[in-house]
Amino acid sequence: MWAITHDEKVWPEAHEYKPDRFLGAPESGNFPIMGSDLRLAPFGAGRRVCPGKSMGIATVELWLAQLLGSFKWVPCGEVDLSETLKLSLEMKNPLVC
Ligand code: HEM
Repeated sequence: MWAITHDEKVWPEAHEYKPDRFLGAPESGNFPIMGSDLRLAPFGAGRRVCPGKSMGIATVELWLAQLLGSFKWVPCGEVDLSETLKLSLEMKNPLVC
């Protein structure tokens, strides 16, 4: 999945942070995210697909609202989107709190 999401043939300027690229595919109007389109499969795909995907989709706004409501968010220098592979793919230089 990492290789697909960083493939310039799949995603032009793959290393740039461009969330608007996920708003819609020209041919379909949007991207299915449940695992049928491997260009964007945030829950994985196949036999090991995330069993919590429906719960995730139903509750992700709540997680975000809780974080925004519970903490004061201020800029702290430039956000570094470098990645490092540990048990999962994590930010190399995490956000600080
Ligand atoms: C937005 C929320 C979530 C995202 C983006 C996410 C993403 C993922 C991904 C990418 C995998 C690996 C799939 C693969 O190996 O192909 C995974 C696996 C898994 N997820 Fe999630 N997940 C989310 C929420 C949840 C929730 C809410 C639960 C449980 C309540 C959950 C339980 C699991 C479990 C148990 C696995 C391991 C499945 C296996 O290896 O057979 N996830 N998830």
